[in-house]
Amino acid sequence: MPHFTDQLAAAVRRTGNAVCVGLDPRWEQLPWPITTGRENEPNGHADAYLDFCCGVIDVVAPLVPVVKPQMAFFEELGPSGMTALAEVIRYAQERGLLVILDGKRNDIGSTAEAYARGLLGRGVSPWGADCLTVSPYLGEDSLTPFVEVARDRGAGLFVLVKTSNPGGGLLQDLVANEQTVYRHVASLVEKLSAETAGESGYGLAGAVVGATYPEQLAELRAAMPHTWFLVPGFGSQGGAAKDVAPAFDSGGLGAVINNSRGIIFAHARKEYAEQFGDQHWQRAVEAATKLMIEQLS
Ligand SMILES: O=c1ccn([C@@H]2O[C@H](COP(=O)(O)O)[C@@H](O)[C@H]2O)c(=O)[nH]1
Repeated sequence: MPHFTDQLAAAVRRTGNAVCVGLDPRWEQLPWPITTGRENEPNGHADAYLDFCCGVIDVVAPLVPVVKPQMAFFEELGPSGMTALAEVIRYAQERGLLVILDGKRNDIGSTAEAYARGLLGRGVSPWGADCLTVSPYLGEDSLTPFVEVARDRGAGLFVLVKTSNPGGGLLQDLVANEQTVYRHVASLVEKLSAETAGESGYGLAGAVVGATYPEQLAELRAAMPHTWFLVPGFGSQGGAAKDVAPAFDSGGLGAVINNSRGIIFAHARKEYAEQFGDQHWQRAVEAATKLMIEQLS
């Protein structure tokens, strides 16, 4: 069974672009056709998140290879949110999209196993994501269960290496044994990737590297030849096409670039608000997605 990264490489080739659409629903930013009448309903917010995300998926499924639901926004709603999340994952997969679940999980190995079994793997677990984001800071033995479950289930991982937020450097840029902490994490992830490299040349353990750090993107691309990158921070966090160019290999593969707010809430962006507005929010999603595809090409 091809692992996630081989499937992702094939999906990027098929769609001709490396855009990952982030599904980060926020009640206050949803267009009014989605929220109206649901404000005081018992499961109104979860129903709105489900309809909204499925509406985004309908638009982007023919255009991009992958989506990334952000677990936090669904978890915030409690059980109704978690049910909505499971349905969003299933809906995206039914429409041919790969799904990276952004949950940033990890724990000691024996607990990590439960996260891995529960969250990864199409048709096996109740969640069945194709890929999961994980934290490296409990060490290699905490990553091993994810690698094993991912290998068994044809799934993948993205390990936090150099995050996009301004404060990430406080710990990640510290120097130990003459190397930054993020380079130590990068070496560990690259080892796991090299050991699991598939047809695409990339392994099942990928790395999260922020678009907001282009120099480190270039440094890590050179240091991690078997590691696919998930690059958040494009758009709302300031990352632009020129910043993410170093994330790709010479064949134009090796990275997907995430954009959440800039695409899903495009109806509120000044360039689209007048033309589309809340009423035609899906057309704004389509325009923003196509613009990002063009910018990356
Ligand atoms: O380093 C990281 C890791 C994860 N994220 C997540 O990506 C999206 C970014 O959303 P935008 O609206 O495109 O800014 C969001 O879910 C973050 O939690 C990240 O930004 N940086």
